[in-house]
Amino acid sequence: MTRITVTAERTYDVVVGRGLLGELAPLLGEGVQRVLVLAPRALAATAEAVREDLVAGGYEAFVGEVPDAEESKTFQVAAFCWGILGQAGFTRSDAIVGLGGGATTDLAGFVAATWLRGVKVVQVPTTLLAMVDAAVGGKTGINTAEGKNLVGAFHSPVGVLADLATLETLPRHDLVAGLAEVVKCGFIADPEILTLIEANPEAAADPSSPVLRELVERAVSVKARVVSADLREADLREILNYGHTFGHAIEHVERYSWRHGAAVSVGMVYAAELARLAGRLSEEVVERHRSILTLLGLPTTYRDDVWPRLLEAMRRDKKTRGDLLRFVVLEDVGRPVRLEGPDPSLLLAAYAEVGEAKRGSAISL
Ligand SMILES: NC(=O)c1ccc[n+]([C@@H]2O[C@H](COP(=O)([O-])OP(=O)(O)OC[C@H]3O[C@@H](n4cnc5c(N)ncnc54)[C@H](O)[C@@H]3O)[C@@H](O)[C@H]2O)c1
Ligand SMILES: O=C(O)C(=O)C[C@@H](O)[C@H](O)[C@H](O)COP(=O)(O)O
Ligand SMILES: [Zn+2]
Repeated sequence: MTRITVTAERTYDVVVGRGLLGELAPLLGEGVQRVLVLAPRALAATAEAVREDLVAGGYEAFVGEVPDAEESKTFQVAAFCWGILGQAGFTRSDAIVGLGGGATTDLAGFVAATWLRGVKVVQVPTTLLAMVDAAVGGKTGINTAEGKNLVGAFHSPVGVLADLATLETLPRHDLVAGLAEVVKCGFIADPEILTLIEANPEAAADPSSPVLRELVERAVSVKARVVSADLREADLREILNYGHTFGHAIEHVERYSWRHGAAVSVGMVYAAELARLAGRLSEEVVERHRSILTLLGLPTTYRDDVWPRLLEAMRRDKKTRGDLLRFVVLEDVGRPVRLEGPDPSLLLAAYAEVGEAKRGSAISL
């Protein structure tokens, strides 16, 4: 097993390996009596096995079944979880486990951040996307009718257990969606990620391959470095949002019928085109975005008829300051910078560059 350390408001390890679920108890640390495992129905059997392990270890353990995917990131579901915690008498020395994909770990982190103003959370990601991104770094949150992740808190986990064996049951489309965040780490900070994928795209999407394991470790290392330097996103952490201004707008407009990773994939091509149109990035690097994402089966185009709605959603991005839209763009691979207040004509021109009219229909994930 590999341990990657994050130093934020606390220091914790992201443990990467196989067959790790039995390692959960040591991550909880001292003083925990009650544990609530939050998981979607798809992971009910795993959640029950984790609960039984915890009971055998002397904990009072409960499972809270939460809705699948983005349906769980709501105020109502958070309130349902607070209800379980209240009825079972969870105190400040008790803990929550988030077992599932990024939606579940975002919710579990948010519930942990808000219950009694903050209790321990251990994240047990079971999708590629959650392993390399959502479960690490302490961004927690839920959506509102107006947009994605608009309510949340920074609340670091006390540990993250990334058991690669759990990926064996993950549908291929979800695995591929997770690769979008891996590619993001390649473009913003670790070009070796891009080289590894380009050399062997099949292995990159194979949960049992050493290539995927190396990609997970490299992407987690990028995130750990960035979050350790800037937990609260005062500056550097914004680079982890590469592709998300446009990506989150797609998710909102499509009412979360698009996977997050698929939306981020198109969002990165949008950001690359925007940088090129602003004279900051070469055509060659833009085309490298298209080729590597297409190689993995990720979408790079989007419908042409929703610009006003996308623009409205992008205005609610957390990087916006007042009326100033701000984007993370690249000057080259591994050289992220900010593009502040780009001319509206550039924003629209970049939209045309990812449009289906010019580039053909989106791969649907
Ligand atoms: N907090 C952060 O820093 C951060 C970073 C990236 C993404 N996110 C958030 O993460 C979410 C996306 O996460 P995701 O892509 O993991 O999606 P997800 O949580 O919706 O999971 C995808 C699907 O896989 C199922 N699933 C999970 N593990 C499984 C397994 N091992 N076997 C079979 N099915 C399994 C889930 O039930 C769901 O249907 C979004 O809400 C996004 O905003 C947060
Ligand atoms: O960890 C971060 O910081 C990120 O931006 C990682 C993103 O991949 C992730 O989707 C995050 O939830 C987006 O955050 P938001 O602040 O734009 O809601
Ligand atoms: Zn993301």
